[in-house]
Amino acid sequence: MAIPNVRIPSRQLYIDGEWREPVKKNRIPIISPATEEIIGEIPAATEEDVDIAVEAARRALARDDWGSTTGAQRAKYLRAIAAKILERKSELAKLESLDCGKTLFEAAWDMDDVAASFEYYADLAEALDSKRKTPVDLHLDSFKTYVLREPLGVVGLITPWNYPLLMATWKVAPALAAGCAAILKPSELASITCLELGEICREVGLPPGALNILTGLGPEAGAPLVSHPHVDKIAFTGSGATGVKIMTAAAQLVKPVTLELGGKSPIVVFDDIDNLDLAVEWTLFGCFANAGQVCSATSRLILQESIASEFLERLLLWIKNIKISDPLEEDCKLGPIVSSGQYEKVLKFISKAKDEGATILCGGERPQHMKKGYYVQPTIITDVNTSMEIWKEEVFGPVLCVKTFKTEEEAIELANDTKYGLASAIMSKDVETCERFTKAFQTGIIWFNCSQPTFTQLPWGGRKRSGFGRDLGEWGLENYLNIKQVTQYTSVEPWAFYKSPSKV
Ligand SMILES: NC(=O)C1=CN([C@@H]2O[C@H](COP(=O)(O)OP(=O)(O)OC[C@H]3O[C@@H](n4cnc5c(N)ncnc54)[C@H](O)[C@@H]3O)[C@@H](O)[C@H]2O)C=CC1
Ligand SMILES: C[N+](C)(C)CCCC(=O)O
Ligand code: NA
Repeated sequence: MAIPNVRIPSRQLYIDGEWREPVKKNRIPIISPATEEIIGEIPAATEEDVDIAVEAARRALARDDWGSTTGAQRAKYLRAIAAKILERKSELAKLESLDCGKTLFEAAWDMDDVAASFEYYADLAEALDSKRKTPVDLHLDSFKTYVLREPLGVVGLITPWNYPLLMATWKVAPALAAGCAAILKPSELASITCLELGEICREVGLPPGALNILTGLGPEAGAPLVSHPHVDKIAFTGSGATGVKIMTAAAQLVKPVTLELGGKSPIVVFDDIDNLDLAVEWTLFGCFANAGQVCSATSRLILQESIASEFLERLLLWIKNIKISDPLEEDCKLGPIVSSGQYEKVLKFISKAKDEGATILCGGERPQHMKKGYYVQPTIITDVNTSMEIWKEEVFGPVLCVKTFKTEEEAIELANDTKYGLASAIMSKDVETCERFTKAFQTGIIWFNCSQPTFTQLPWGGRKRSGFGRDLGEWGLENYLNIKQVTQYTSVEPWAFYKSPSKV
């Protein structure tokens, strides 16, 4: 892909179909994770802007041009958005890479996934028209019933920085497909492409207020959305700590939430695998793709003892081929961490692991050839025990920790030895072993002989402290629908529960 020369657009908040300066006129600098320089700025919304956006969303629902649309009409908007994303793919990919530090290659993948998600939910929006009203046959003469699926209302979508436009799309696309009016609050650490989504919505003529985009800080722009009485639901992807705050604030209004909160996912490797390199590559990809900043990263390698030393040797050989460079460089496979704060956090996890007695098998530091930017070498940590922080806590960086096992029971116990429950992976040639693990793993996502491949049609989400609810697939659409039952009494006679005065 040729790297286009892009300028970072200077945008305002996207409210009611137009660009609006934040009431308090605040802005937040954009800091390049690759160079540590300020490369632009984004508007910072506050409570006042949230109020204006919620009103705009409510008006959109009340207006025929959005509130009375059929799924087929909404599908047209979604397809137009998908087409614009593809048209601007190389530019958007570069903006994403500049903003969050992911490799240009991965950013381009994300843009394909973004367009595919909009197209997928366009199909589901169309299909919704025939499911909008579903009769339920009670086999009774005096009652006729049906169930309606309606848009839930005004929804707040709060999203993270690791897949900025993709994570926003996983919520925006189904919310619009369902006919909701949405307010998107992207992460302050990476908002550029989400603001461009605003420009795309304007260009395709999405009715004003159907999607509003408020960039800004979590406590200033996210929290007022959660506690706003006219926001009917919050869908969130991000950290556990923020998830707890959101659920607590939403509870005061009995507001539904879905939470996708990351994890500490295991990858179990058995000694019966035919091709060691295949397992090695998925292990690397599962933990070092997107510099390990993936909620489903398989960051705990659980390795059968009989192949442990051979496997680790292969890992070390493969790791040498991971090109660490500016994420825009060709063949870059590991870019910087998103921000200085996250960078410091990752390095602290590594030094704490050392202090607790673990061995840094490789990496553990800033790569010598990168003088600027928040780069961390791909890091493998061994001699880990289950009470160490590195075993228990999500690092969100390119850090893999390793433990070995002898028996299957031991492997299952280690895999589930976590408060999280998002994903797990198993590598074995034995289908029955994999089926036993599929049953035993306490997670919402299971990868068999791979790690991370994600398809729009399948439910995405976890259990335990990884949260609840599912993005993607038909489950993603259900998040934004209100289910209403209608029961009609069809007899012409009174019900006869009371004694009728007209009868003697
Ligand atoms: N599950 C996942 O995909 C992600 C997990 N994380 C985890 O979170 C850690 C910290 O990253 P952060 O950027 O601080 O995550 P965060 O959870 O604070 O940020 C996610 C979103 O929540 C918003 N937010 C923050 N405080 C809020 C509040 N009180 N009310 C409403 N919205 C609020 C943020 O502005 C952002 O849009 C990472 O090291 C990683 O472990 C981070 C990003 C994604
Ligand atoms: C599966 N993948 C890597 C495309 C996206 C993971 C989403 C996340 O980190 O929340
Ligand atoms: Na950024």
